[in-house]
Amino acid sequence: MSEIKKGLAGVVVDTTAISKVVPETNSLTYRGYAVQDLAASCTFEEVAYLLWYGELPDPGQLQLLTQRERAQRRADRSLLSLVEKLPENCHPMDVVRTAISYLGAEDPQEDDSAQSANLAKALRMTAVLPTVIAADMRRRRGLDPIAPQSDLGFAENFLNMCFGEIPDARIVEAFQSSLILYAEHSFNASTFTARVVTSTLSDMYSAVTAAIGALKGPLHGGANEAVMHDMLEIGEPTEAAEWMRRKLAAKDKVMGFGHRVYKNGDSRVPTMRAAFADVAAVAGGEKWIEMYDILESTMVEATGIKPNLDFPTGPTYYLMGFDIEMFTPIFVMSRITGWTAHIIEQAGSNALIRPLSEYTGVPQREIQGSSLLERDFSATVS
Ligand SMILES: CC(=O)SCCNC(=O)CCNC(=O)[C@H](O)C(C)(C)COP(=O)(O)OP(=O)(O)OC[C@H]1O[C@@H](n2cnc3c(N)ncnc32)[C@H](O)[C@@H]1OP(=O)(O)O
Ligand SMILES: O=C([O-])CC(=O)C(=O)O
Repeated sequence: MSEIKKGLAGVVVDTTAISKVVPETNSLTYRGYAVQDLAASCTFEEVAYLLWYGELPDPGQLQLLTQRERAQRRADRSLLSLVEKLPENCHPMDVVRTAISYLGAEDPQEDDSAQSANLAKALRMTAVLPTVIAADMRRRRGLDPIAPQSDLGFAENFLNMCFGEIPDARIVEAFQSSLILYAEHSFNASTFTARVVTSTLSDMYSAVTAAIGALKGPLHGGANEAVMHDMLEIGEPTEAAEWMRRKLAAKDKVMGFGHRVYKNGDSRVPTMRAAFADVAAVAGGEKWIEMYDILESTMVEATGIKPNLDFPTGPTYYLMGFDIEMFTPIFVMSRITGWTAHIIEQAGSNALIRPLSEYTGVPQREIQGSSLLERDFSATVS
């Protein structure tokens, strides 16, 4: 029997030049740049360019990308009415998944997987998705959508479309940092899903649609929502340590902690924890900071398991005023840049992804009798 690597844990399946996760040093680089430096010095648009083209843009390249992104922000009437038709109680990730699928269906170049065509699709999806997400959040609040503005940067424009105003600059900066931190993380489950779909020579929209499905789960992107639900359930910082001990005693998974690759802390958490503190200072969220710190120290003392990026992001988005079910769609808005970079990389050096399995079912057997009536089902009927 061959050795089974359940969950592909520890298996290196391909090379990538997009990002590097080094668990030993808790570091993460995008195309060679440390993620915390990118979060401190760059806009989300610059990071998207870096992921897609391999280098940070010069002023002319950035201007071109920005112009194209801003020109494609508007969601056409048919897309917005599709969103309106979806049940208001469906999860917003269902809306995002449906929207990308729709964009594929209406694109006459859907099956053109040339690098230039894929780069154009990546930009189109990145540009229009925030408009869909903001419109969906507002309709759930009974509000009309706000049109995108072409004189605003990516982060500011999204916040304006959600809330009808541009918040304090510290909030915008923290939000932009979160987008940069969420943009890319090597062969995580959703990116790998996108690569598997691409490996069959399917199109970019199909790969992104599948990746959205993978990100939705609470063991992956859905954890940022679960974290905030837990924090609201806890209610007060004084209850946090006891809540955590109860969870651990019951052997429950605590969302926002642990990671498949990092075993000694997530490289992105210090930057996001600092952004959380900035937002809490502006929004009066000291209670959540206090609860965060108690949950972290109780978990680390009891198990040594450290928070992942979803732990600080959950309460930060809550304090920014987003509805909890919008947290994972915001993750999509950012990660779509990483997914599409990987789709382009996979398409450029493709091999069908098709692993093997070890069969553990019943041994080969004969069908008894020549018709349904003659067969003996006594062994299978309960
Ligand atoms: C952006 C992102 O996607 S980051 C990840 C977001 N996901 C979460 O926050 C969900 C909570 N975390 C988890 O479920 C896990 O840590 C994962 C899925 C992220 C990684 O898990 P794996 O590498 O498969 O490790 P696994 O789940 O086997 O955990 C190893 C041990 O640590 C424990 N453990 C790991 N994470 C947690 C946690 N969050 N809470 C409690 N115990 C945990 C497991 O129970 C297991 O203990 P055992 O050996 O006694 O059975
Ligand atoms: O790498 C992973 O397994 C999950 C993760 O942190 C991410 O996708 O950002």
